[in-house]
Amino acid sequence: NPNYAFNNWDSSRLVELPRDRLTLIQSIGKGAFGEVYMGYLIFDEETPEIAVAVKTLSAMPAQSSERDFTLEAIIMSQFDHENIVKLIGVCFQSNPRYIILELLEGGDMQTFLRENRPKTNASSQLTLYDLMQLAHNVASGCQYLENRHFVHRDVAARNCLLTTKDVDRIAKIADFGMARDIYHNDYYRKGGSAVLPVKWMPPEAFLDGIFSSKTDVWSFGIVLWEIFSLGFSPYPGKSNQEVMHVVRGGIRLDAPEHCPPSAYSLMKNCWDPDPKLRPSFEDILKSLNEIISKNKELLYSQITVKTKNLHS
Ligand SMILES: CN1CCN(c2ccc(C(=O)Nc3n[nH]c4c3C=[N+](C(=O)[C@H](O)c3ccccc3)C4)cc2)CC1
Repeated sequence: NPNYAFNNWDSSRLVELPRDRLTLIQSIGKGAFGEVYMGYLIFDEETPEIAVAVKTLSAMPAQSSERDFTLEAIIMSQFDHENIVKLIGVCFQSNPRYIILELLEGGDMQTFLRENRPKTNASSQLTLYDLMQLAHNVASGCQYLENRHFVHRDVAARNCLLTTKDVDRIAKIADFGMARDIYHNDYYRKGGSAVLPVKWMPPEAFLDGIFSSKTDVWSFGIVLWEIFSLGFSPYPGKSNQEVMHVVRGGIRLDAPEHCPPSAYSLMKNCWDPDPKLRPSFEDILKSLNEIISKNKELLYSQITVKTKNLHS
C-alpha cells in the first residue's frame, strides 16, 4: 500500500500556534471528532488577522480518536497545492485540541451542486464551463496526490469544498479521513461494506481491498458524474450490495442529462474494470483541457431543464 511508504509520523513537525491568537466565531459544521468552527487567527501585530476553519476534538476523545486527529493533521501538513485544503497549524499542547485550516466559505461541492439545479422553466445559473472548471480543480488536486503516491480513498463531491459560491470559485479536496483510517483499522476487512464508500469504489477495491491511484481515478469518474448530474447520488435507490453486484457485472451509471458526450466517455474510461487501462490523472487533465478548449462556446450555454409537459 503506497501510503505505508509515508514515513514521518512525528507530530513534532506540526506548527503549534498560540491559542490566544485564535478567536472562534461560529460553528460551520460537524466533523467526525467534533465541531468545525469559523474563526480568526492573529499572526502578528503587523499582519491583519486571517479567517480560518478550526476542527476541534470533542472534550472526551477516545484514545484512538486522539491519535487519528493527530494523524489527520500530519497527513495534511505534507501537502502544498492550490486544490488541497491547507493546514495552517495546530493547538495540540493544551485542550481542547485544534486543527487550524484554510477557510473555504463556499461550503461542500455536493451541497453547492444541489443548490444550483435549474428550477422548472428556468435555467441554472451554472454553465457547463463552470462544471468543467470544478472537475479540473478536483483532477488537479488528485494529480498532485498521484504524483506523491498518496491514495486518498474517498474522492467524492461531499469531501470537496469551494472557496466561494461565486463564479471565481475554486474546488479543493478537504477530507482525508478515509486515508487516515486505514493506518489502524483496515476498514475493508473490519467494517465490511457498511462504512466503505462503495458507490465511489472500483471492483478490485470493494472485492479484494486493492487500492492504488487508479482507485482514486474511478472515484473521480463518479465525481464527474456527480458534477454533471448537479449533485445526484449515484445508483439511486440501490443498496451497496446491489451496486457491488451490478458494477461487478459490468453495469455503469448512465450519462447525466446535458452531459457532453466527451465528458461521459471520460467517465467510462475511469470506470474500466482493469485498473491498468484507466487513465492517469495526467491523462484526465489532458482530456478535460481538450473538452474545455474544443467546446468553449457550447460550455458557456446555460443548463436548461426540459420543461416536462405535464399533460403529455
Ligand atoms: C449558506 N451556506 C451554508 C454553508 N456554508 C459553509 C459550510 C461549511 C463550510 C466549511 O466547512 N468550510 C471549511 N473551510 N475549511 C474547512 C472547512 C471544513 N473543513 C473540514 O475539514 C471539514 O471536515 C469538511 C471537509 C470536507 C467537507 C465538509 C467539511 C475544513 C463553509 C461554509 C456556506 C454558506
